[in-house]
Amino acid sequence: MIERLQVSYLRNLSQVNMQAAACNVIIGANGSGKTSLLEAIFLLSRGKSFRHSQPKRYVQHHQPAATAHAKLSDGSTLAIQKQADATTVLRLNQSTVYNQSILTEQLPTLLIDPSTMDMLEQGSASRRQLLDWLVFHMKQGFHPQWVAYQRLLKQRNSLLKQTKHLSQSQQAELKSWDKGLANHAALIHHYRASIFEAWQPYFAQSIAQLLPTYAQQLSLSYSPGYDVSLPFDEQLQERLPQDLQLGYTRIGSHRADVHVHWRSDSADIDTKLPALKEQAANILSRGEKKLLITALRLSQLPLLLNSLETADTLQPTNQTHATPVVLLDDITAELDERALEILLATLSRLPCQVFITSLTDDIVPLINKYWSAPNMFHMKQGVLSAY
Ligand SMILES: Nc1ncnc2c1ncn2[C@@H]1O[C@H](COP(=O)(O)OP(=O)(O)OP(=O)(O)O)[C@@H](O)[C@H]1O
Repeated sequence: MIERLQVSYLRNLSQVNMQAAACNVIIGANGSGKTSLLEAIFLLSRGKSFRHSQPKRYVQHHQPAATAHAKLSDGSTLAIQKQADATTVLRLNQSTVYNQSILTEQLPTLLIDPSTMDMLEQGSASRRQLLDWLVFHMKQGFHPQWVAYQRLLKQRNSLLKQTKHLSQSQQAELKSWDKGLANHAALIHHYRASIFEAWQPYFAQSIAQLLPTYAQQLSLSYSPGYDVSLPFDEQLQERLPQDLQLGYTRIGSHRADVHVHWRSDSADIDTKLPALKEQAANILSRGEKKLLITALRLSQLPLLLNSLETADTLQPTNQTHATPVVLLDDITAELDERALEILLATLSRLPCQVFITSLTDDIVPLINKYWSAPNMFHMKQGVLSAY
């Protein structure tokens, strides 16, 4: 759990020093800097912002770098410095580290913000990341495989971009990369499929709470991005002419996706109407989609927490006992009162830390109902003070 958070020169936050509790509420007007505070925590955890990829966008104007530093309750410290030119310095316990995943393991953060709410309609990346967040934190072997897969994929794509006609030596090289990709893809799929399997009952439980009328109708499916019943390298070789035309690799673990399906109640015996099946995104109202996305996110936490508790020493599981941090940005604008209450009640029962931003103090009674000692803050023009 984050005990103390210090942020410097991130957007309008010049110097922020925050003593954090299990639940932290940041109240402030539009543009006061609330989201920037969550952005600092996310940056520390993931090494990137959830708003802009280029550091020059979030490093404070006329400053060389933005930094975020956290002291965790187990005494460890994490720090990130992002320079405007994208140079990054990471530290764990005052020592420089060269791999962001080391900090990510220490500080699992789960974000629910307005931009997450479009996840069903966007491309597959955000849904794939949803699954991979769980896989990363629950399966230690996953990340090295993913990094190695991406490295080979990048090489392959850059060759595909260079030419439409491969020389013999290029063909041989590509073949060996494809073999490598197939090995990594098989393991990536293995990890993803097992976590996806474990996730489903948790998702069903969250849907029963947040969207009870759809409890029997919504289900998840996972597509691996290629046909896992056939050797992946053979599929890549078969599709090579199309990939050469396109200049990139169309199938693979990088195209995996998670879908939510809606199915009408089983065929009506009287009317003999058949059961219908659709993508949930095409059926649900805008508000219902927000509840569905909240359920997707929320269902991940108890699964992660249970897996940390019952870590099987025979399984390659991330053994970190880091407390997950949940970032809820402007959530009162997204969810109705009933959904907000279910979300907060569920979070308050889980051993996680929560940071919530809000425009008004309407949320305070609900917070006091579920947390005994929340920390309330006021944000004004980048200055954080006790509420
Ligand atoms: N690189 C930058 N340097 C300095 N200030 C910046 C930079 N980028 C953005 N800002 C300012 O920082 C402020 C922080 O906005 P932020 O999104 O954190 O506010 P917020 O309290 O979450 O607002 P809202 O409730 O409207 O979402 C904005 O007023 C913006 O103009």
